[in-house]
Amino acid sequence: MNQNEFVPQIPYGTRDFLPREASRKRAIEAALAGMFVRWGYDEVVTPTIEYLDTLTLGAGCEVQQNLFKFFDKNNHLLALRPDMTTPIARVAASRLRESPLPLKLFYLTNVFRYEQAQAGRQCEFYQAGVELMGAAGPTGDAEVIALAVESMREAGLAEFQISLGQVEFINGIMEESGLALQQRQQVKLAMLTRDLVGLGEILAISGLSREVQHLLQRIPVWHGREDMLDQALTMVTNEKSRGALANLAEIYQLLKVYGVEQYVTFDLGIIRDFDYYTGMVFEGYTPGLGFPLCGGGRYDQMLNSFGAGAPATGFALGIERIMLALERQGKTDKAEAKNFYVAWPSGRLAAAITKAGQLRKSGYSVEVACQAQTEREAAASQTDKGFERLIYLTED
Ligand SMILES: N[C@@H](Cc1c[nH]c[nH+]1)C(=O)O
Repeated sequence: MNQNEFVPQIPYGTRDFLPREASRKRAIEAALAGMFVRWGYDEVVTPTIEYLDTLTLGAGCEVQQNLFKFFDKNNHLLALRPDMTTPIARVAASRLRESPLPLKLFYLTNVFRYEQAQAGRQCEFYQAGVELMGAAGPTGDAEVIALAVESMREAGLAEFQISLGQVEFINGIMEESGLALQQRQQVKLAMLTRDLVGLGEILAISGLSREVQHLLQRIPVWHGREDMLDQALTMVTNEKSRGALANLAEIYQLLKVYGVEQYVTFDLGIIRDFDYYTGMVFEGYTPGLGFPLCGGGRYDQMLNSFGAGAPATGFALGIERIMLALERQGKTDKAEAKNFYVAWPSGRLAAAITKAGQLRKSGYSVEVACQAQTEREAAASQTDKGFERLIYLTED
């Protein structure tokens, strides 16, 4: 190819998927889509752009800070979707309003968040996920968590862990403590970023009793197995927090039935970066990657804001993060195999095209050489291009 001084740039936070990566991405997405269908979920595709009002109606005003926003020709404010939960809630509350509940929907698509770009997460990134709408309580939550576990397995990951929390646990403690709204938000932010020092400082000037300060300070370190829930129960007296713990215990019983409980530990300090969550929340981690590969939870108020009250729960998986985790674990074999390279000497193009046609009909991937080659050249091309086998059509 021509060497040229000029290298065109792409915008901050975007990336290209070159053929090998694109093929690995496609293979993972195909495996996940197949699995969602096997679990009874139907695919939906929604527009990349939405009215800003729609996105903030569903997810709250805080979401605005990380949106790519712009105007259309009629001066309507538009934004790129930062996730699929709100667009799907919009669809469920409008075009699918008459459909029988529960609705089980899945998606594989790109979303956009104006945040610091990092390995495995650019500003534009890809998600696979499900939304289960119209199923209240632990049944739907357990299904979604079990599906998250199966998704990680389906993508090829062996070692991973799901951390399960409940936003009402923290809400209960904060309400009981009488913290002002602004302070509550500061506390939540410190917990979200796991900033324990900052959390300590906020609490120190909060005017709360030492006992309550201690309780709040300890929330981020409350993680463990089932017995941790019993311990937590001895620490809180308010109904909301106790209800949250009971809810987690019920979900866990169902996860045992799904046979996935070995992947699940509890983490009462989980705060997700969308604040539409109203119940259980979870995140999936794998060793060596400091950020979650998947996450989700229950959001029972969102459909209400679109005028169609129904409980809902769901999760999404970051495709690039899965790809990165697989790479770090040395598992990059999910790319599609390239089967045959068909090459030809001068005068044999027609025979090569015919041969390739037959092979493709049998399901093989085949490339036909674009020009006549010697057998040696053909062998070199086969290697360079990464084909498993070479077919060289000899002269008649
Ligand atoms: N939309 C959330 C995941 C989710 C789906 N449903 C509920 N939560 C995210 O992008 O993190």
